Amino acid sequence: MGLLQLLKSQFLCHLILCYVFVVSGLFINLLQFCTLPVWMVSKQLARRINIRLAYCLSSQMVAMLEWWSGTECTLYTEPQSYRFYGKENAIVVLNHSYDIDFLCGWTFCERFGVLGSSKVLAKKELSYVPVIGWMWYFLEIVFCKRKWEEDRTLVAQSLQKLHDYPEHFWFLLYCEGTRFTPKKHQVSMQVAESKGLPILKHHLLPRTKGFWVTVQNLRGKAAAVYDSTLNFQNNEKPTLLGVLNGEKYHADLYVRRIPLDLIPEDEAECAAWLHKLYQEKDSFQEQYTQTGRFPGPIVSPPRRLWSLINWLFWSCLMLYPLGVLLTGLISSGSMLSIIVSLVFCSAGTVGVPSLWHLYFGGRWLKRLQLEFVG
Ligand SMILES: CC/C=C\C/C=C\C/C=C\C/C=C\C/C=C\C/C=C\CCC(=O)SCCNC(=O)CCNC(=O)[C@H](O)C(C)(C)COP(=O)(O)OP(=O)(O)OC[C@H]1O[C@@H](n2cnc3c(N)ncnc32)[C@H](O)[C@@H]1OP(=O)(O)O
Ligand SMILES: CCCCCCCCCCCCCCCCCC(=O)OC[C@@H](O)COP(=O)(O)O
Repeated sequence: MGLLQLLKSQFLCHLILCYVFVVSGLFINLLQFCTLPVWMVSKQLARRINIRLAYCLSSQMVAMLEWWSGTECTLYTEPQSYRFYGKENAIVVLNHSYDIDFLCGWTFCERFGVLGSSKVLAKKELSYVPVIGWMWYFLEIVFCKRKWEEDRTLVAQSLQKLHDYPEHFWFLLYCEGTRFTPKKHQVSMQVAESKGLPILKHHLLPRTKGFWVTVQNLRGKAAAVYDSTLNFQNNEKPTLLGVLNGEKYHADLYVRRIPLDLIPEDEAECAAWLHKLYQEKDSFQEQYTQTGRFPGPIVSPPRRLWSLINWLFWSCLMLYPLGVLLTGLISSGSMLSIIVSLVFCSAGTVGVPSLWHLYFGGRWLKRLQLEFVG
């Protein structure tokens, strides 16, 4: 292991990265809150400001993936589709199989210039997560309760509001509704069997209602569906902690651009169309497993310097006052202040993973513990 790699895996480094992300995130949340009066005067101006503020935050995580861990993201797509990316509104359908699939999605958003405005159909619980969830609130992210009786109108109303959105956006939909696990796959395939639907090997059965309501409500606004299938080379199983540790992964994304007009309007036909799409996605994953490649040519946009510059800017801005504070503390020589600060830091160190535990069912925490024990 090289010296740099060793440094990247140190807990103190992670603490510093998390400090910059959380404190700058809360500061950005505060700025977003301050845009509320602007909404009253000019909604479009407030939206444009929020897009830029959201970029400041999301691109820190993109920088961590692209520049800290050096993860390579390769795009497989047709050149005639490529020219539309970033120049139109689109609904993105992505498989939900990895801890960092959203981060790889964000990376492509960054490279095509739609990161600040990118949207997702997310579960309501995420809107309460400080920093990211609060940022999403101001970004008009669409939240669902996963109760169709309520979502039917709730999701449709939120989508309708996007019709006068001033900048291009990609709207991400994880039709599987939850992240792939072998156990969920087993249950999901029992549902498929009971409904007489073909068995999928690499995906859960897609939930069709959210897709139908999204397509119907974004007609006339979104030009296409980007059917996106993500996998990692050499059977890599990437984690967010791995990225934080500076581990390099190799992501491959296969994207097909399907004009929205080709998608049936009728709910049942639309559902059948989505089931067929997932069978195709499954065959692409199977081909990838067998050959290590997706179909289609590689047309990868390079990583951009912007995410790195933005990250360095926020790091300097957040670390300077911390440095001043620590220097003052040490030079004061007061044992009480040092102990109080240490207790404060320890509380933060325990508090952040506890929050994760609360929100994400302890999945990442368990993995973190396993890695430390292992
Ligand atoms: C060029 C580059 C291109 C692309 C780059 C890629 C991406 C970049 C784009 C944008 C990035 C933007 C942001 C990313 C950032 C972060 C994202 C992070 C997190 C978000 C993750 C989530 O929150 S996922 C969870 C929330 N989302 C969803 O659930 C969406 C999918 N769900 C639906 O659509 C649902 O239909 C619903 C939520 C609208 C309603 O759910 P409900 O459960 O009430 O109804 P359903 O119809 O779904 O369920 C009942 C029917 O389902 C059957 N059933 C029961 N059990 C199962 C089962 N295990 N599997 C499948 N089906 C099941 C049941 O029988 C019912 O069937 P009926 O026939 O009776 O309807
Ligand atoms: C730049 C330095 C950054 C330091 C690292 C800080 C880490 C902060 C990470 C914040 C990332 C938050 C993104 C939220 C995305 C979470 C994805 C998610 O949770 O999906 C849920 C779905 O799957 C459905 O879940 P289920 O309830 O079905 O199970």
